[in-house]
Amino acid sequence: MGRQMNACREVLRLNVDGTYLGRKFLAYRSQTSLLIALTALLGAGEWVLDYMNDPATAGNLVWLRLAFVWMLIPAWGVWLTSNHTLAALIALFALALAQFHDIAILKTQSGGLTPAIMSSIFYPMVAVLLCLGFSLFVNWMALALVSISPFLLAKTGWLGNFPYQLYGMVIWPTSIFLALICVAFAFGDRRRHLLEKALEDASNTDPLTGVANRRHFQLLLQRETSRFLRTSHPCTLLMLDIDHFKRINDTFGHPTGDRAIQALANICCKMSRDVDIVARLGGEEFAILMPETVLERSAHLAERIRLQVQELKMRCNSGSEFQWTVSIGIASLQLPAQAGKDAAGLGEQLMTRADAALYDAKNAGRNLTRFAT
Ligand SMILES: Nc1nc2c(ncn2[C@@H]2O[C@H](COP(=O)(O)OP(=O)(O)OP(=O)(O)O)[C@@H](O)[C@H]2O)c(=O)[nH]1
Repeated sequence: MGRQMNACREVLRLNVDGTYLGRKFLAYRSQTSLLIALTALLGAGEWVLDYMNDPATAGNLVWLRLAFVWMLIPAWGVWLTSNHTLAALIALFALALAQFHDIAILKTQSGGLTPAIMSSIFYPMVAVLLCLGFSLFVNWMALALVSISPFLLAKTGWLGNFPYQLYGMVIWPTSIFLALICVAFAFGDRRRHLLEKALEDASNTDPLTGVANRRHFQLLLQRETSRFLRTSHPCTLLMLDIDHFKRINDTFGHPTGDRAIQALANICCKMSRDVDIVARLGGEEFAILMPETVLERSAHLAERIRLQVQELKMRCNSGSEFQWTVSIGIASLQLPAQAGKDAAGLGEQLMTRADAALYDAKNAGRNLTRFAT
């Protein structure tokens, strides 16, 4: 019961989360757009039904039916936009006008009951299909629109002798059924979202330490260098490497080496800020990317990490303690010196400079911090 409640809460939370809805919309954008286009063709094609129902009036309805083709414009709009809120508004607007149009046809047609019932089934269906890429709330709004609007229009007397009871008998159960289908879709989408997220986390994370892996780090680095090119805000990179790590492995065994790698990852995460990006670049080498941080501030962090490692006694499998140290290289983004580079080139250059500073620290005796020139 508790798990179901959590799932319900998660579905509601996701359905107001802009990032999730944006991704969901992009995943379904082509289907949503094609379904709106299909509605245009079905709306125009309904003329055949008009003819079968009432051949005498059908001739007058050709142009009304053909007017459904205007819905190709919102279909095209949804296809073009990447903004899910705008797309939801376009789809709702298209639906409202299509519904209004269909009701105008009902009014014109003499034997209005059959098309009325057909329309009451057709539009809620369309609403659900249209809103595949939208939130649960948009789906419900679309359903409410197609369910309530004929009754509201009938109240004005514009629809003449409207068959309230029969129309209601069809539309209310259909709408409730479709509202529940929307909920089933929302749960299905949440499941897909959780699986995708688990997959994404696994491909971005280093399994031994839980910090970002090299591939993910390079993407984040490029994002930061792009930001730097736009804003010129400072950004600093620390590269850390455990000294004589091969010796630790060879003397105390690989499991102890793994624990040292994990300990360094923990220290880096604990000491850095939430916005800093900690990553394991491979083996015993780590990076900390510090957005909005000048060289002096990152030098403080580097020193605190270096001292913390030096003071932390590691224990090998046999129980004896040993000391270990890290060397650190620091480089920061500098606009005049690096002007003309693109984001990827700037990131690569920053890593090369930090790496060179790290090897300066190694060559100068290890357990040191060095700055890039
Ligand atoms: N335990 C463990 N060892 C690893 C892992 N990945 C790489 N290594 C080992 O890390 C060692 C890296 O050694 P080197 O690159 O020679 O560097 P070092 O001994 O630290 O020497 P300096 O960097 O010059 O101080 C190699 O022996 C690798 O086998 C890992 O995930 N776990």
